[in-house]
Amino acid sequence: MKRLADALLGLEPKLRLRASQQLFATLLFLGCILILHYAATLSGAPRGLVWAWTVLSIGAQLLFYGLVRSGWSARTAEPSLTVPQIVVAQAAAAAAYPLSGPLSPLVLPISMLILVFGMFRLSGAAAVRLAWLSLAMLSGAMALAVWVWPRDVALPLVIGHWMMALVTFPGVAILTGRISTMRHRLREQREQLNQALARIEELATRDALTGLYNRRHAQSLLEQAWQRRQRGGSPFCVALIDLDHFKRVNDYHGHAAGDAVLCAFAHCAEQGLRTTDTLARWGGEEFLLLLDHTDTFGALQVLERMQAAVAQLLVPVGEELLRVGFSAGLAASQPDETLPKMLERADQALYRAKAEGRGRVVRV
Ligand SMILES: Nc1nc2c(ncn2[C@@H]2O[C@H](COP(=O)(O)OP(=O)(O)OP(=O)(O)O)[C@@H](O)[C@H]2O)c(=O)[nH]1
Repeated sequence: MKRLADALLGLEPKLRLRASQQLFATLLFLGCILILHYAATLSGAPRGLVWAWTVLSIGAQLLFYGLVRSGWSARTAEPSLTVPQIVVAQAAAAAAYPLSGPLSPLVLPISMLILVFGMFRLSGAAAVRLAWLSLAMLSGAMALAVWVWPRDVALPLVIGHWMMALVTFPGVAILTGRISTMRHRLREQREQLNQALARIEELATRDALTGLYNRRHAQSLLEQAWQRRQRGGSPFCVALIDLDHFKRVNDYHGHAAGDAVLCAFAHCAEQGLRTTDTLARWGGEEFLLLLDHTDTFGALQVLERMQAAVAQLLVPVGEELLRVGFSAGLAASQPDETLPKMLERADQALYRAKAEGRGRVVRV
């Protein structure tokens, strides 16, 4: 069963959805073709004509299914091919009218059903155009029926059918317009919601001053790295980084200057990192560097590069250019060690880096 479904619908999710909708429409319309074929056969219409209509109608349905299922329609502006399908189906329904004799009223609900398919995709204007086109085709078919078989076709009945189509086809088009406006509004609301969610996620994970990840998000990234390591994943390293003599910046130049230094440091330090490395603001003038899939040797290289880059950094504060330096404590993950224990080691290493004169990296 699954193999049959895969063969009929394909595997790619978008194509699968489109192909399943198309298959439903195709099966439904094949049913309608059978009904109209039955009506035309009963009416005594020329057999050759009835069979030509039936084969052409089924062929058109299978062709549309093939165009959608093969993925060809995805290259067009409207991959569901709604408009051409409605036009072709309405032409087939209209052609069935003169063939169906006394059962010709069956064409009316089928034509309506075809227009209803446009409700899911079309704009109001397109639906109105299609409704008028459908009405024009059906009117032509009715006129043909009256002209070719004047004795078999009751004109008052045909006029009744025509009035029915005149009222209901534009009615469906107007409803389609309303649904299209609702769809549009829903899409807008979904976009606004997605933007709001992205903003909330940003606020929840980012530090407002530096734009780096905040402590909460860094904690969850650390947890993930630690879990991976516990499951036998590759080692990772954590470095706690603290700006040296940062208090002086605040004391001599003011808090705003301190903020500018924090931002400049964050930007500069983040520059040389790989996408798998994470620099987060751990709190105050302390930062956490998480180096996934990295051993101590690799981590020391990253921190050396960072030291060199930050040594070149000059932060303009008023007339002055301030230099920035940092100390770091580095800890590599160890099997069977808890995360708090690992962070405690990094913190002790940072304490030693400060005690040993700052501007250095100490690893434990
Ligand atoms: N401007 C600014 N200052 C901050 C922020 N967060 C913490 N600080 C300041 O950072 C300073 C931290 O100083 P300390 O940890 O005492 O030490 P330090 O001067 O950096 O000296 P060492 O770390 O020992 O090299 C304090 O003055 C805090 O007020 C912030 O967001 N903005």
